[in-house]
Amino acid sequence: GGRAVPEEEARYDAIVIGAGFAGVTAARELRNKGLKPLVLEARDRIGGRVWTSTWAGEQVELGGAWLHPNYELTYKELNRYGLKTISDAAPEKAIYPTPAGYKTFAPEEIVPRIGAVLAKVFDGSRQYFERPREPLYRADLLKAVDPLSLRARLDALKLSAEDLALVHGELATYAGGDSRDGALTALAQWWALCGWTHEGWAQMSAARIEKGASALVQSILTAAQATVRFNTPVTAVADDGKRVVVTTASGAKFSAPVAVVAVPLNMWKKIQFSPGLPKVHAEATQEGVGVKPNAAKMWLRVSGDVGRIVVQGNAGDPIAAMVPHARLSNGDSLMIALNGPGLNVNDRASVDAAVKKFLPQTRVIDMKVQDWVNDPWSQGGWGMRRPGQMLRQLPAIQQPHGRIAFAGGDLPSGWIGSFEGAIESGMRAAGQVAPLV
Ligand SMILES: Cc1cc2nc3c(=O)[nH]c(=O)nc-3n(C[C@H](O)[C@H](O)[C@H](O)COP(=O)(O)OP(=O)(O)OC[C@H]3O[C@@H](n4cnc5c(N)ncnc54)[C@H](O)[C@@H]3O)c2cc1C
Repeated sequence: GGRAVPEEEARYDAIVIGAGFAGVTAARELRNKGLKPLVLEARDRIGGRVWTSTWAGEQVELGGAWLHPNYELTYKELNRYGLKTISDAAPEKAIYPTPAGYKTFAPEEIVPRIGAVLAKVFDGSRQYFERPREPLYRADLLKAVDPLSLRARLDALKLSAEDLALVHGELATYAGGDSRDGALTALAQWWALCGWTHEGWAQMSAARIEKGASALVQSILTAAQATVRFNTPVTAVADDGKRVVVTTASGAKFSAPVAVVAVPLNMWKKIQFSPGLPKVHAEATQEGVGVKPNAAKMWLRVSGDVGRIVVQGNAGDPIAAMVPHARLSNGDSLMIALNGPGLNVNDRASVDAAVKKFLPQTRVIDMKVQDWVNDPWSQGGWGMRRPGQMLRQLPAIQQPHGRIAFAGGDLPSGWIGSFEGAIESGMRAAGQVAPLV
C-alpha cells in the first residue's frame, strides 16, 4: 500500500538505515562500487553509539572511544583520511577490590596478577578460537563452551576469593552489569583477537582518535557522497522482490533496489519488516546483543588532583570502573566512569556517594552522562553476545533477508562491540546487496 514513490526519491541505488560506523561504511563501499546511497538517520547527528562532544572545556567521547592496535580495518580508515591517534598516559595507581575491601596497588604489581587469572578464564581459546576472525572455524570445539556464561566459567574454575575479586568486576562490566548475561566466548574472542595474552588485552584502550571518533565517521560519510536525512526514523522496511520500500515515522516513503539495515541489533524489533524477519534474526533482536542494563558513560568532574588512578569495582558495585582523563586548569580532575547495578546515573548525590567508596577525599562537582540503555535509538550499550548466541545466531544474522542486508558492531565475525566490528560488517553488507542492484 502507501502512496507512489515520488520520482525525485526514486533515484537512489541503495538505502542505508543508520549513520553509525556500520552505516557510513556500507554507504561508502556502495559508492565505491559506483552506486548512489541514501542514508536515513533517526537522530540529528551522525555517529550513533559514537558521539564526540565538548564538555568542561574538553573534547569528550560520550560513546565508544578506544582502539586496540589490532583494529586493522579501523587503522586503514584512519590512514586513508589522515586522522591521527593519541595515547593517554599510563596510570600510576590502581584500586581493586580484595576480600578485605578496596586496596590501592602499583599497576606493575597488580596487572600481572590479573593477567594470570584471566589466562585461566580464557584457557582453551587458542584451540576454540584458532582463527580469531573466523570464530566458527572450530565450531566443533565451541559446542562445549559457547553455552557458558562468564559467571559459569568463573564458578567452574573455583578461584580463590582474592583471584575472583580481581577479575569479576571487569567481566561483569563488559556484560552490562551481570556476569551471567555475557558469553564466555564473547570475551574469549576478544582475548584471542588481542593475541591471547594479558599484555594484548591491556591494549584495548591503547589509543583514541585525536579529533574524536566522530571525525572518522564523518570522513567515511563524506567519502560516501551520500544524501543524508537526519531526524528520519525508519518504521517499516518492505521488500517486494524487486525493490525495497522504506517508510519513515512521518509517513514518507523512499525506495531503492536494496537496503542496508545498520541500526543497533536491539532496534530491529522496532522496525516492521515485510516479509517478516527470519526466525533467527527475530530471536536475536528479542534477546538483544547491545548490553543491558548498565551501559552509561559518565564524565565526572571531581575535586582536586586525584592523580592518574584507575578504579575497578567489584561485580555489583554502583560504579563499575573509572579511568582518569585529564587534569583541568582549575585543579579539578576529569574522570570517565561506567555505571554498575542500581546506580541512579541522573542523581549527582548518588554518583558522588558511589565514587566516595573508592576515592573518599574527592567530590563529584559536575557530571555529563550518556545512558545508552535508555537512549531511544540504541536501547543498549556495546554489543556483547549472551551465552549460546554465537553458535545459535551469528552465521544466520549475517545473512541478508531478500534485498535487505544487516550491518552493525553487534554482528561482526571479528571484534564484537567495537568500531572495528561495525566497519567489518558495513563492508560485508555492502558486498551482499551491491550485486542485487
Ligand atoms: C558506552 C560505550 C562505550 C564503547 N566503547 C568502545 C570503545 O572504546 N571502542 C570501541 O571500538 N567500541 C566501543 N563501543 C562500541 C562502539 O561504539 C559500537 O560498536 C559502534 O559504534 C556501533 O556502530 P553501529 O554503526 O553498529 O551502531 P550505532 O553507532 O548505534 O549506529 C546505528 C545508527 O542507527 C540509528 N537508528 C536507530 N534506529 C533507527 C531507525 N529506526 N531509523 C533510522 N536510524 C536509526 C541510530 O541513531 C544510530 O545513529 C562502545 C559503546 C558504548 C555504548
